[in-house]
Amino acid sequence: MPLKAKQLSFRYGTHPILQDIDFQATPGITALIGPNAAGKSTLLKCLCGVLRPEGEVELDGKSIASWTHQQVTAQISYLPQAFAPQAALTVFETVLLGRLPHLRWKVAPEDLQIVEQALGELELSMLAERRLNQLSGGQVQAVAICQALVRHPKVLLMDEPTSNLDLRRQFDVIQYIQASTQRDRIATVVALHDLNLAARFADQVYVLHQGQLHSHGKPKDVLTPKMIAQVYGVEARVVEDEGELLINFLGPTNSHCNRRDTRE
Ligand SMILES: Nc1ncnc2c1ncn2[C@@H]1O[C@H](COP(=O)(O)OP(=O)(O)OP(=O)(O)O)[C@@H](O)[C@H]1O
Repeated sequence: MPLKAKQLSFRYGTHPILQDIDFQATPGITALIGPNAAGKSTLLKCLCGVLRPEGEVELDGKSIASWTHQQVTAQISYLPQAFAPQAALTVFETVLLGRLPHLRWKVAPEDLQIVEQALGELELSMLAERRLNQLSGGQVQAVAICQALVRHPKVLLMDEPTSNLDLRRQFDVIQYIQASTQRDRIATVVALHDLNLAARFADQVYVLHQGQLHSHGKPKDVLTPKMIAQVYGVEARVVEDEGELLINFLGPTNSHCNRRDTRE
């Protein structure tokens, strides 16, 4: 049971943001969904110790509250929404920095090989010698994902990793994240706005709404018209086609006050 939060609450100043969240991520992909300002980024920051919440966050049954930054980063890789790259570094150097927790006083051939392989799998090899300020937004995002994965973490937390990517690249990157997650048995938690990506790639889905846990479970049990109406205020049709869930969005629900009463 790698990552678990119990009764997690967090406030910025006196403003409550997260309330009594029970959460657990096992090896596989957990999609964290919810509307803007629901608290997804705040929860990810609490899970990796960037923010100190009330309640418990445990990794393999041990509370991370007293861990040093190095202890946390050796096991948990966190990719924030706004990746702030060092523009002076090349793509290769940036990804190699992801190996930092594993490096000793010199870079081992194994580290170089891991970086080379990851760059190849994400089709970034051609850009290896380019500086980050010479890349597009989507290319920088792919580099950030590559850096997070070469660390070979136990837990990988990603905040909207596909937001800058074109349609094809979203699939490529999520498939790469899925393959790495399965190969290395990582507990990967991905905050997503695209419910169809969540339906297709997640093993489990957690829905946050106004700082509280609305529901969680398998995609087909959670991504229902009722949840989408209640949480997003949008009417949707959900169909299953050859085992795949497809969500069609029909438009806003009629009345704002009806949202909480919407039935399937
Ligand atoms: N540093 C901060 N200080 C005060 N309030 C903050 C801070 N960061 C976020 N908030 C507030 O916390 C709430 C949750 O924000 P958060 O970024 O966690 O939501 P989110 O679900 O990730 O949203 P989005 O989908 O828009 O990225 C919002 O009301 C936001 O305004």
